[in-house]
Amino acid sequence: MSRIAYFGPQGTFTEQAARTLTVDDELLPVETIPAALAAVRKGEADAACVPVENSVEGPVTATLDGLAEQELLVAVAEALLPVHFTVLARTDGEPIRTVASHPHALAQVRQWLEVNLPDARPVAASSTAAAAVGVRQGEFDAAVTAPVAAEHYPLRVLATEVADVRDARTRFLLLKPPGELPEPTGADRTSIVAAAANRTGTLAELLTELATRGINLTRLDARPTKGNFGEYLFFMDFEGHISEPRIGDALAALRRRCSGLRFLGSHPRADQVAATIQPGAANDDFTGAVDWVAAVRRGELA
Ligand SMILES: O=C(O)C(=O)Cc1ccccc1
Repeated sequence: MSRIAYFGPQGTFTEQAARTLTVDDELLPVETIPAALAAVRKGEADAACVPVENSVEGPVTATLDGLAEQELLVAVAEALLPVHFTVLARTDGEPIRTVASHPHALAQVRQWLEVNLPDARPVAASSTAAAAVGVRQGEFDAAVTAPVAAEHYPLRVLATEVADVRDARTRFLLLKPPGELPEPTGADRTSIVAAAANRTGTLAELLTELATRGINLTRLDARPTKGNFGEYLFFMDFEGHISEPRIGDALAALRRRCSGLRFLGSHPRADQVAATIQPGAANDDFTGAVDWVAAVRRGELA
């Protein structure tokens, strides 16, 4: 049985995601994303489950920054959860003046709050479930939570299925120390973080290495290096698996071009969307071309 640290406390969206990614594992709630990653790096957990991006709010920066830190962690699986919210309130019927939640959740219910709780001040909490705990403890009057939080925290359900944007989804990663990679499935995602020099055209050069090999980018986020202005780490996700010749070829080219390149994992996509393959850029085209060069070198072909 593995120990899986997840961004908690109990009742977060991340706990729901961790349950879909694990079977019979011990789930350990941890209060913050950096703490969940640290638990794996310190050997207190075998894997960590954390959110990485939301279809409305974009990247979860705490996860990106944590992945750029010292000891390498790689993604071995992902989960995609639909995100709609439950609003839980104190049970004493007092007016609601504060409504707490994770900033990503507050951003996704802003319009609902303006209409339904116009006098309530939004307050950032470390997670949706931490906001529910805060309501129980009298710190806040209401919390915007995952639906499952209503089962963990006895509070008054003010509203369910709340979301300004219908069909919003959040993607979560299961992260482990480097080891055996998941098998390729034909519908995989590879993640890297690249440090590129601050000079004209660097990002374009990196993207061109992918484009010329027909590799479809699925995410691009820039995070500051926390050093000089203008210096960024580029987080890229693209279709494919490192075991494929076309992906290996692209990674080797990126490795030559970047001052620092980290491989952050190759794993099956939760939505099972197969990789798009451009004409002349299939794996057979790459291996066939390498074989041809070898044959020419041996003097077997003209
Ligand atoms: O706070 C939570 O429940 C989380 O797991 C993070 C989060 C917050 C808002 C939407 C999706 C995930």
